[in-house]
Amino acid sequence: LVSLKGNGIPEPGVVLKFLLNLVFGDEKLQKLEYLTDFYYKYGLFRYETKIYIFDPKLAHTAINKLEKGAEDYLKNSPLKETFLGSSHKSPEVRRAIASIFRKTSIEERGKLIISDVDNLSEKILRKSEKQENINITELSLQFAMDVVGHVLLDLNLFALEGRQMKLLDCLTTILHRCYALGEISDQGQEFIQANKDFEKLTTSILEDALNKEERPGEEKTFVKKLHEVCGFAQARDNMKLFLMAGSETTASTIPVILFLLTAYPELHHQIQSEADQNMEQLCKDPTISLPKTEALMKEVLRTYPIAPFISRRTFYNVTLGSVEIPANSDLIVFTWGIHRSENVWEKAKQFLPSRFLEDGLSHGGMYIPFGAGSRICIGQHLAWLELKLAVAILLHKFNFSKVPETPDLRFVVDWAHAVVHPDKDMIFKVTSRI
Ligand code: HEM
Repeated sequence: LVSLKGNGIPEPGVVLKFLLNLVFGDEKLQKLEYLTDFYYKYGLFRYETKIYIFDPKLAHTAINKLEKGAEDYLKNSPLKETFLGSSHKSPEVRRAIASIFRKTSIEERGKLIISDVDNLSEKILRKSEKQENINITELSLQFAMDVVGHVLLDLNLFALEGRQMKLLDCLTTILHRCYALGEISDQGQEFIQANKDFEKLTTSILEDALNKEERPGEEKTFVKKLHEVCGFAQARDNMKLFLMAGSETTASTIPVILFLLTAYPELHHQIQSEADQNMEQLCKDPTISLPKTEALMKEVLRTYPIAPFISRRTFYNVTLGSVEIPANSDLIVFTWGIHRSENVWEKAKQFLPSRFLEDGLSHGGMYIPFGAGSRICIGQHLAWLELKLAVAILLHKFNFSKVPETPDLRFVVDWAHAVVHPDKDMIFKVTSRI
């Protein structure tokens, strides 16, 4: 079952591979989750061409010491020129962008996010009044893109005459149909066209943003600062990154949260009560804490981390702990397996948001939904605020419930961009409460 080839990294032998195929079929994420527990005492294993790491010390060393180096898997992606996967130009650009992010007070922008949630609520209300079931996946993607538009790009994407829907079409073709579902190839005509359209759209959006005059006393917009730091081409490429990384992730998390709330009615009720009690205060100060809602969000990102792994690459031979890793190895810090391992979490396979309300929760630094170290997610505070406001306001305004059209919760993986999506759009019945 275990073969320890060469440098002592275990990998499944023929019998185990056969059994894995028998039990899990094509579900690679589930196979890898199983192997994480199976090989836990070794701290890592090799599967196909990659090395999966989950020992806390090894994982943190890999995250902090090694480069990202995703150029290979991103070579046809619109993100190939961004700092996301790059090991070479990344440090300066990332530092410059992170510094603009820090100066942009996300908390102050909470009011903008609230107006985007109100907009989303309006759309839900209009459909529910017509007795239509609601496709939360579609609406969440529009909402998440509005937030990136307002909060990061300082643009009202609704005012951009039809460009929001075109952008969404491009994202759906590139990220869902090609990378996650594999319906189309990244060399095919549809993908190439969507890439060209995305390039044109982001170019024109950037031009508009740069031409927009500030009112006297108004601070320079984020995009203008980005343009000053890295010039037009890089500003556009990194805008693509924010549009993709900033909307896909939160947009996939919202339907998962709502699905779990419909599966746990008592939890739905508790989150709703917290939202009702705090709504007035939350609208005045979007940064107030909502402990139960935040514990729910933490548990969702533990059990279903939307970024299921963090990739790194070795450009020379390295020693991690006592293990020699050869040059040019792809390492995967396997968040999905770590977050769902009984070796790290008590009752790991159970969905228990209350664990995050208890004192002394122990996970040995292995709660890493946003990564860690110098390449930690640049948008984590924005994402957190956005999810908190969306969940609280939606639950205050609506009741969500399953209908026969609601699919089961199953995920497909975009291995290139390291994100998971529910495989089908989430459909719910929604009734208004106010
Ligand atoms: C639930 C929401 C989100 C999750 C779970 C998430 C998670 C992650 C993770 C795990 C990484 C990789 C860290 C690493 O390699 O060590 C990452 C990187 C990144 N994220 Fe997020 N993210 C989310 C939302 C956002 C948002 C809203 C933005 C907004 C712009 C964003 C922008 C980025 C960028 C630019 C990077 C690349 C950082 C780098 O390579 O240095 N993310 N994110």
